[in-house]
Amino acid sequence: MSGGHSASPSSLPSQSSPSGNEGAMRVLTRPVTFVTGNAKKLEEVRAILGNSIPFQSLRLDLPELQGEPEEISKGKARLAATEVNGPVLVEDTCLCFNALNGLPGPYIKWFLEKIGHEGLNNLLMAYEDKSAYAACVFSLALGPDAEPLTFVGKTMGKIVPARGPKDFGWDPIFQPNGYELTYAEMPKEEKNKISHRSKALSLVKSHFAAAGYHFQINGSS
Ligand SMILES: O=c1nc[nH]c2c1ncn2[C@H]1C[C@H](O)[C@@H](COP(=O)(O)OP(=O)(O)OP(=O)(O)O)O1
Ligand SMILES: [Mg+2]
Repeated sequence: MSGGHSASPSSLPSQSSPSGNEGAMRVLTRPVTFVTGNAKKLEEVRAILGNSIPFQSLRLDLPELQGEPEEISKGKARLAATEVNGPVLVEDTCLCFNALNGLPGPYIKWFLEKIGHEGLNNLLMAYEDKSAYAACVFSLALGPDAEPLTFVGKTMGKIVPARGPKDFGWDPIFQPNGYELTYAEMPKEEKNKISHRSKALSLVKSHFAAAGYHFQINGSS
């Protein structure tokens, strides 16, 4: 299941039980498709979820509205669910500087692209306060007409001059509280234990455990 890299258009759309009551069993006839254009995110989501939820992935860079992180994430989920015509999971990641009242926030991607690690450090030059937090907002939509549910995870830390491998975004300039290492310097398993992404995903996992979803995929039960 997790081996599939794209959504299969031939599989049936998800179904929910007719009552739709909270707590009622919901039958999903397809794995949840995690939609992202970012291969490093997918790598982490795969490692963190393991076999806990039947999921596959679809590489698609969805357009993102401006606004609050939850709304951006929900918007991505609606677009993804329409695209996939089935259950989807998406996420939007923010890096928020406290001295800047939370900016760059959801716009970190463009800040990083335009000014890089050094420019991001320079933004804080005028401030004593280098504290920051990483936030991940996952949205789960069971189908194109379902209202997405959001799950937020945050990790506190500070912005430092870049240290460590530069293969994933702003990892080299984010040092989580209680650590002498940046995200980039930490072994992957360590980052995945404490990261904004793993905190949000543990809420997603709890939701799946509590919501009574029942996967019936390819005749399995
Ligand atoms: O754990 C992380 N450690 C370091 N950098 C990270 C992390 N997670 C996301 N990032 C980067 C990717 C992008 O530059 C920005 C978030 O933007 P964001 O729109 O959520 O990601 P994206 O456009 O790359 O992928 P997607 O297709 O899922 O929207 O921060
Ligand atoms: Mg994006």
